[in-house]
Amino acid sequence: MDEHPNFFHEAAMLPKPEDSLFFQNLPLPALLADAAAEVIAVNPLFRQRYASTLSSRHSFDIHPGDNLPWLQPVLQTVASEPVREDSVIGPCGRRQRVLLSRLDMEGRSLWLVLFPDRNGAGDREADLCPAIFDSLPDPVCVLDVKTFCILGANRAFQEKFAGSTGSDLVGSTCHEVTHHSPTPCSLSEHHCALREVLRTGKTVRTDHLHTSSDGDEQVFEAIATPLRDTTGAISRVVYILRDVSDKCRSADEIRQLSNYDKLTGLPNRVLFQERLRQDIERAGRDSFSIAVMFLDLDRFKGINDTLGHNVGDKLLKAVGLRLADCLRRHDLVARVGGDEFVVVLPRLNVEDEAHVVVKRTLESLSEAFDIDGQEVFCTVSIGLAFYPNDGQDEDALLKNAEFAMYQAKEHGRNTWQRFSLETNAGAVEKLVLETGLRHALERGELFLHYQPQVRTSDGHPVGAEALCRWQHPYLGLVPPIKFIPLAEETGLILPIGAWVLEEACRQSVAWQEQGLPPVRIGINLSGRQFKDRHLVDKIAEILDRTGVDPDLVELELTESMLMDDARGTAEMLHKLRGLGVHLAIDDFGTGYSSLSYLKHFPIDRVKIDRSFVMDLEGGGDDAAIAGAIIAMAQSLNLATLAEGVETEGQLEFLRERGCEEIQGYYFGKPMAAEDFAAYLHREAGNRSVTG
Ligand SMILES: Nc1nc2c(ncn2[C@@H]2O[C@H](COP(=O)(O)O[C@H]3[C@@H](O)[C@H](n4cnc5c(=O)[nH]c(N)nc54)O[C@@H]3COP(=O)(O)O)[C@@H](O)[C@H]2O)c(=O)[nH]1
Repeated sequence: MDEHPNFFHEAAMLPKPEDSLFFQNLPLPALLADAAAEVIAVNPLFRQRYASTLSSRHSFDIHPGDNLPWLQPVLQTVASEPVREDSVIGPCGRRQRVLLSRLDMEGRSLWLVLFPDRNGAGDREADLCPAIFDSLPDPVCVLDVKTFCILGANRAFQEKFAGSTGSDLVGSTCHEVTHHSPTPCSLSEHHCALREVLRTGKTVRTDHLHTSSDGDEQVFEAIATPLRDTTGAISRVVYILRDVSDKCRSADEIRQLSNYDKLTGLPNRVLFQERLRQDIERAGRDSFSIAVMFLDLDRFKGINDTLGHNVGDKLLKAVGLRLADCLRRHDLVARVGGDEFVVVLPRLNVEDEAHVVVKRTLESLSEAFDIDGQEVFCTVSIGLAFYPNDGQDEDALLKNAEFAMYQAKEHGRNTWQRFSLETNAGAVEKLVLETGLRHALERGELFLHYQPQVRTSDGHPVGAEALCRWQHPYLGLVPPIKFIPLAEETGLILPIGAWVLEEACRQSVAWQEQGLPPVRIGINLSGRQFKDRHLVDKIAEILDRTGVDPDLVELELTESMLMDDARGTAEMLHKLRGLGVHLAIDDFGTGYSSLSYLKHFPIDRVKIDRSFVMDLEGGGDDAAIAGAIIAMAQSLNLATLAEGVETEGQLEFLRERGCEEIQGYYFGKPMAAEDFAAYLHREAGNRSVTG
């Protein structure tokens, strides 16, 4: 308490202390109160300190006349002593040290209460500050804004920037310490948080590179906060750093993964499209043309199959490197698919410049590759399309360059073609479809539509046929009549068919979870799927995985699939039936149309082919055939469904003959799953209204 005896001594001498210069100029926050803890006066320092730091938290504001409940008990305990030190839960809501002096004057007792300052008077909480400062895991320092000198630094700051030298950084400039630079950095060099604080007067947050004591450049998140002097001017800046190098590294990695091909390290399709878009913008302004080369390695699958995937991967990397060697600085090479690369040649004055690159590329790639000591030969087919003549945007250019590549393949491979519409369209289209179909599943381009199957007697929906659709990125919606036979021919029907089965079963469960009435789901099986000896196991797994009720699943097979090997077929059908699913014969009437064989197979339903339904109203042969199929099916205890019903007349005919169910545009075209759900919902509502 020796620190302030003179204040009390002088105060005791004063006739009216609150008005005195002494009280107003006290270097500590102070207030005068009477014995009842009513405030007589507060000095400017008290106002400044507590009003500014606390107003936001407690709306704390002490005025003459206020009563201070927190002061009362202390005043009572020190009533007997003229000067005393105590602690109170004070104005800021925290326990803090106070010095009290009773001033007896002209018959009244006043109390002078001093709140010792953090620096001068050794406030006990303030004593904790250096310890707290030092315990912070992030480097923190306080900087002088005029000299850029470090006025104080915590342990983490010392360790990061002084390291094993152990030298005290206080007194050094921040540019010497954190940039190893003799001069302060300028805003044009990089974003200096300190200068930004001075410019804006506000707290600044930025990412910044600093050099640590061992010379490593590290990325920090820097927060610089201004400290103001009593005049309100910024005198110091608290500079807090957080090392975010690891975070930045992972952000870099994410960028790398999303924009670059993992195997070759080349830009991927995403980055290629982005770059081409930018090049197109620039070319439009500067009247340059751009060439897009689409490259597909010839017979790469053969290399993979014979020499192994390891060699295949190394070859792809080597091709990427060789391609890069053939290009100029501004050109771009990207890997956009398994063995597909694209090259962008921007800033062309004439198309011939691209022809030179194409020829150089063909020559370079036709030389042997040395893969682990063995010579591997690999040629390439190149398609070439130009902006702006062959396409105005990146999608059109890529599509047309790819199309030209197929033209090159048609011309015998190891060659190139410039995009042209005059071509052997059929062969090229088949190549385009086949290649696209290989990626359709993994790229999520396939989806299902559902066509209602309804009860003939009352139009009530009892089922849905799942029909596969393919949204090709360039060709648009490809009809199943085009891609299902191709899938069958290439064997791709196995993964595609398995996906259709799983997706349809999953959708059936989803509809029921939405509270919709259960309906049967018809799923087409192709000939190749039917011959797959793992088919029964695969379907069992799908039923199990999706949790669909097998009683709601109907597999649709065609007559031709059943005729090959009667015994094997019967065995397979019984196994499938054993899973609890139903079986229907699709397109009935177009094949052998032998109902007798159906006796030997566990078939549930016959679907009468659309071709017979079309002409029902004409009363010709088709009507007779359809009528005969229905009659024979009934005699064999098989249910019937007629496909392709489009008119009321067709419906009437079939209803009269006793055909139980129909499917056709008359009741609904194939539709998206959500639309089918809405249809089911509507129909269920109608039924509850009509009873
Ligand atoms: N193995 C698989 N085959 C499949 C799959 N998905 C479809 N397909 C087969 O492709 C063929 C063509 O199918 P799609 O173009 O979907 O045509 C279906 C209906 O839209 C059409 N239809 C139905 N009602 C009418 C009508 O009133 N008028 C009219 N003009 N067309 C109509 O018929 C097709 C359904 O035929 P079906 O399967 O024989 O019941 C077709 O053979 C599909 O089977 C698949 O996932 N796997």
